[in-house]
Formats: sequence, C-alpha cells, structure tokens
Amino acid sequence: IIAKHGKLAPRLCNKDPYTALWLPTIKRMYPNSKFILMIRDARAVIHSMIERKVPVAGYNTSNETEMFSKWNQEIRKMTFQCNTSSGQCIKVYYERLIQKPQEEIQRITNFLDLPYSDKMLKHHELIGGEVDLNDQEFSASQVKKAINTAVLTSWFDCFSDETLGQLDVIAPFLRILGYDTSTAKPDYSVFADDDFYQFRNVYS
Ligand SMILES: Nc1ncnc2c1ncn2[C@@H]1O[C@H](COP(=O)(O)OS(=O)(=O)O)[C@@H](OP(=O)(O)O)[C@H]1O
Repeated sequence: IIAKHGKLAPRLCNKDPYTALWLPTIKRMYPNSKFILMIRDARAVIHSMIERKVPVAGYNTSNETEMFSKWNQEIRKMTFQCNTSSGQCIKVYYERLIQKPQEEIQRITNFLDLPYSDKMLKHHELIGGEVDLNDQEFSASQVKKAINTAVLTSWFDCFSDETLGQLDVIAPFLRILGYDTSTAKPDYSVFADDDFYQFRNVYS
C-alpha cells in the first residue's frame, strides 16, 4: 500500500485509520515505525462519512445506529493497539489539534524526533511547492485550507434525538474518550484546556 503512495523517501507515511488495526504486523515489518492515532467525536466522523460519501469498509451509511456501533468496535481495538505500543504510538484529538495547532504539532514533532517549524502551521501556503497533495485523496479539497475550526459543529442538528440518546449504549467509547454525550451540542473548548492531558484516563 505504502509503495504506491509516492516516491521513495527516508520516511514513508500512510494515512489510513485501519492501519491502527495492524500495528503488531507493521511493527514487526518496520521496527522503527511510529503511529499517530487520530481520535475525533464519532458524531462528526459518521456525519462526515455520510455527507461526503466517503466509502469506508464495513460502514453501511443507511443505518446510523449500526455505524456508531461499528465505530465503537473499531476505536476500541485501535485504542488497545495504540496503548500496547508503548513509545511507538500517540493519540491526537482532532478537536484539540485544530484549536491548539502549534502545541499539538510540537507534541507530534517531539514524538517523531523531527524539528518543529512554523511552516507546519501554514501548510496551505506551501501546496504545490514543498507540500505535494494527492488529489485522489478524499479530503484533498479540505486539506488545501488553513487549519480551521469551521467543521467542529457541522454534525449539530443532523442526528435524531433517539440516536443521540442511546450513544452511551451503542458507542460507549465516545464517553470513555472524553466526549460529552449528555448534550446534542457539546462544548469542544475543553479540548483546548491547558490541563487537557492531565485528565485523560488509561483508554484515552
Ligand atoms: N485544514 C483543515 N482544518 C480543519 N479541518 C480540516 C482541515 N483539512 C481537513 N479537515 C477535516 O478533516 C476531515 C477529513 O479527514 P480525513 O482526511 O481523515 O478524511 S478522509 O480521508 O477524507 O475520509 C474533514 O472533516 P468533515 O468536513 O467533517 O468531513 C475535514 O473538514
């Protein structure tokens, strides 16, 4: 998969959530590999798959409840794989990344042992030059924009009260990961708090 993503390079990167299900195998093949598990509110993830018609294996977009339940199954396995890859995997919360981009990108570069550059905050200005985008990526049109918080709440008012009301049962990992499931309009500013990492539990 990685071979056909681009030219040979000192560091090979692969952006695909399902990579997280194969960590033991990839770690055996590439002992120096590092992993970033990107976590996002399942309500936004599922809204995104439905709205943008992104085909993701195993998700039936005509059944929301089934999608939440599938997300729960997958994220549970991914979190387990990340937690048992001591030193080789970090979790990055989308809601924090876009609200505190500098802090989070520095956290990522520290983890990767790479130098931080302010240019990383301005990737959109470098597209076509230092940054090469693959237009076949589903998200290429959004990645062209500056880091922004516009889509944080795009899922608001898109799910039925019935679906939202049963999330703790069908997708309990959402709450375990620190998302407020008690309201249809959660306040994401808590993800930008300075003490955010102090209150993450073993799963999150
Ligand atoms: N620059 C910038 N700032 C803020 N947010 C951004 C940015 N670039 C991408 N995005 C959002 O990331 C979502 C796409 O994620 P993925 O690339 O993992 O999805 S996919 O590969 O297209 O399935 C997608 O979320 P949704 O809009 O909810 O679908 C994008 O809006």
